[in-house]
Amino acid sequence: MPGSLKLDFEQPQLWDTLHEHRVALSITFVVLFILHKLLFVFDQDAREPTLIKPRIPLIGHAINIYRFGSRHFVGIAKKCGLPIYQIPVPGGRIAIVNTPEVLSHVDKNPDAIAFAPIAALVINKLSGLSKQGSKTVLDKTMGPNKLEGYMNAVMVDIHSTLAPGPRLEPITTQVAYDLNGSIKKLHGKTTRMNLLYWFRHEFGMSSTNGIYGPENPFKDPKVEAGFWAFDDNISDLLITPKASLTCPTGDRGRADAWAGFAKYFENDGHLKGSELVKVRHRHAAERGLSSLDIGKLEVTMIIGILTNTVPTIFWAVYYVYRDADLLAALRDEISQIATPKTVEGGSSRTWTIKNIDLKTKAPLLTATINETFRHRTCGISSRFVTQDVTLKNEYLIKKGTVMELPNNVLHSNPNYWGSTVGDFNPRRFLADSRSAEAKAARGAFRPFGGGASLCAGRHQAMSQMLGGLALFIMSSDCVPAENGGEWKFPGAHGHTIAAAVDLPSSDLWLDVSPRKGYEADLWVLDPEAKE
Ligand code: HEM
Repeated sequence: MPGSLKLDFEQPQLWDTLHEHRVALSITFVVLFILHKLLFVFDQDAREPTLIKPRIPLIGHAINIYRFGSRHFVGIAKKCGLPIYQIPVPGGRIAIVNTPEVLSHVDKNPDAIAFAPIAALVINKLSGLSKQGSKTVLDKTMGPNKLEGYMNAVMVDIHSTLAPGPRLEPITTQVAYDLNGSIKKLHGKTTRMNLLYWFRHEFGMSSTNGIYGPENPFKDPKVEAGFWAFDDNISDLLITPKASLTCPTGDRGRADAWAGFAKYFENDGHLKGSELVKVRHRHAAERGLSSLDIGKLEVTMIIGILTNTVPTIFWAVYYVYRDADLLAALRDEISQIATPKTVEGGSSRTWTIKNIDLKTKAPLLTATINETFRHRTCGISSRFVTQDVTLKNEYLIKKGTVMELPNNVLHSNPNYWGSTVGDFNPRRFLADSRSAEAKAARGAFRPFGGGASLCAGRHQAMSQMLGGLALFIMSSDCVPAENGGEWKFPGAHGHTIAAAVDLPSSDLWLDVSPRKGYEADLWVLDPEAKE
């Protein structure tokens, strides 16, 4: 029969096919098993925080972190309401902490839950260092000898040079004098400006003049523009395998900034700069780093110096000017500490505001900056878990876990801020510290992070923001040049995973004119008065 013949003929083929199928099937099983292990099943100790799996296995969270920055963690925290949870990402897992109670335990464990190892990875990736530079930055970031490593050693000195006192004062003084110059540029005319862009330049120049001194590389517009191109592209630069191909603007920008800073160190410009730049140079030079590597590290440090103060002052101006009552109350408060002096000829006055009074006698101004932080903090503090640790005797966190502390979760939780959590109301920060309101909010306000890694630059940042905001609102009226003069929310996004404060989605286009009734007057800061 043709049929059986066919069968006879096909039997070995079928066997071969089955055999091949068996091999293919076995391989498929093994691959599926591995994929299943990798994508859907995670070894999870019962004592570990809940693991929240992504909708798109394995890479889902990573995609959303790239898209939404730390807001991704906030969204999950709001949905799940857990004090701490974990998410799987390629290569490991991230634990996210959401309550002051758990955070206080994180803060108490700076060795087991450390900042330096993760900061070193980010700095290394962004700075494009030589082999020796990379080795230096990544060396001894944790463990018993960690203070010998560059990261921890330099951080100790960064904190001490930026603490209130004679080493910080030359920086804050220079910043204040530069801000006087910035405000003077607006005198006697209406200036149409992009608010963020304007503060980028004015704050950028004042901070870098204060820190780098008379040879400040930012005085070269190519270096300044290069830095901001770098800052705008941090997220892409962090993940790209080849920056020149996938992120040419950021890559070229940082190269321009690196060149300026390399020349600065080559020419010993830092010797005329602040104590901060001198100690940073010393730690790197002692370990044999070249001027180019030291310059590269400095450009990355400027992210910390500028990337948060500039958007904070932007948002503070926005929140103040859109609320006429708040603007009037702040002007009233500051006028109490401003001393007028009639300029020769009697046609105008110079009003002097002492920086020290802004700090101690202008509570509503400080509260306005704080409320701006509360609304616009996007930032996180990151940590790396260097050994197994149990938080609150309850949550086991395994060695190798990355930990994120998204401050916005706390800042937007009605449990701590009450039903008015969504309102912009600086006066909430003026409540009596013994009140129920103040007690509830205690520990839930962390714009500068917390624990051993609390922001080292907070004193400089606050001094600059108080001074800049006070001068701006005392000297200037401003209205949006678009939207019929209405203050429309410009949209906000946590621009990079490294940023602590949201960037606006679009800049505000404003007409800034001399303040009505004070058209001829000048407002200046006096940073040197001691009382
Ligand atoms: C609005 C302004 C600023 C904000 C909101 C801000 C916020 C932060 C946050 C959230 C951290 C992480 C803290 C943690 O991990 O717990 C941090 C760390 C740090 N910031 Fe700032 N920062 C600001 C300005 C500055 C300035 C002006 C400088 C330098 C002059 C600076 C230098 C640093 C340094 C060196 C660290 C690392 C501290 C350490 O690890 O010990 N920051 N900042």
